[in-house]
Amino acid sequence: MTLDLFDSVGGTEPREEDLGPGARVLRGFALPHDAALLSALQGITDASPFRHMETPGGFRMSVAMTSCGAWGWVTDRTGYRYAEVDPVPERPWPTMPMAFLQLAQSAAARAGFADFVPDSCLVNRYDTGAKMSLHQDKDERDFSAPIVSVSLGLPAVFLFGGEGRADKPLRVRLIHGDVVVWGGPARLRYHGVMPLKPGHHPQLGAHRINLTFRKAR
Ligand SMILES: O=C(O)CCC(=O)C(=O)O
Ligand SMILES: [Fe+2]
Repeated sequence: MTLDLFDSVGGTEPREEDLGPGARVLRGFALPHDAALLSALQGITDASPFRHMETPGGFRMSVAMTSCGAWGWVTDRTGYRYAEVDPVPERPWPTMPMAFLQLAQSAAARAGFADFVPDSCLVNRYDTGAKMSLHQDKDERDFSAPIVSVSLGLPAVFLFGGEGRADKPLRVRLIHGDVVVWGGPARLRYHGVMPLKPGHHPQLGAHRINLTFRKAR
């Protein structure tokens, strides 16, 4: 019998998967830090609670969102943008916790992006059925910085497409602790999330939480 890198026997499955130049999945990268991330998240949502925002076209987003860091991402009838003030409590967004910043920086470095200094972390909460349509992250001013995306809670199917909306996306199952990093030639690739299947996660119950770190300005 021959074993190669892709045999799962004996725990030899690859822990990192390239999704093309500039894009990589780091399996389990956030796992050693999950308790610290979740306790820091509680502080964020106490100050800036999750809310379902409205798209410019008038649709209520199925994903509930909040942010931390100097800039938070918001959408309403006037458009998508980064804002320094959370419009719900009308206060600046919570500071980015050190545990968040360190994880984002080490994941970026691991994927080949040294010196990533995010100034924004968008926090997405998916309940059963919540999804995110294919989109590009392009409200940031500086596309030289990557996106670092951390999955916690229930598993989800992440869609990772090409530079055109019609390019057939890869389907990548992401579980608690997985991190995806895309930047450089992959920075503007379309991506999205399939509707969340019902389930129960020991730490997050019926939810999936996703943290996306960005350099907004
Ligand atoms: O939830 C995810 O895995 C992706 C989230 C995302 O693409 C975004 O917040 O822009
Ligand atoms: Fe995105």
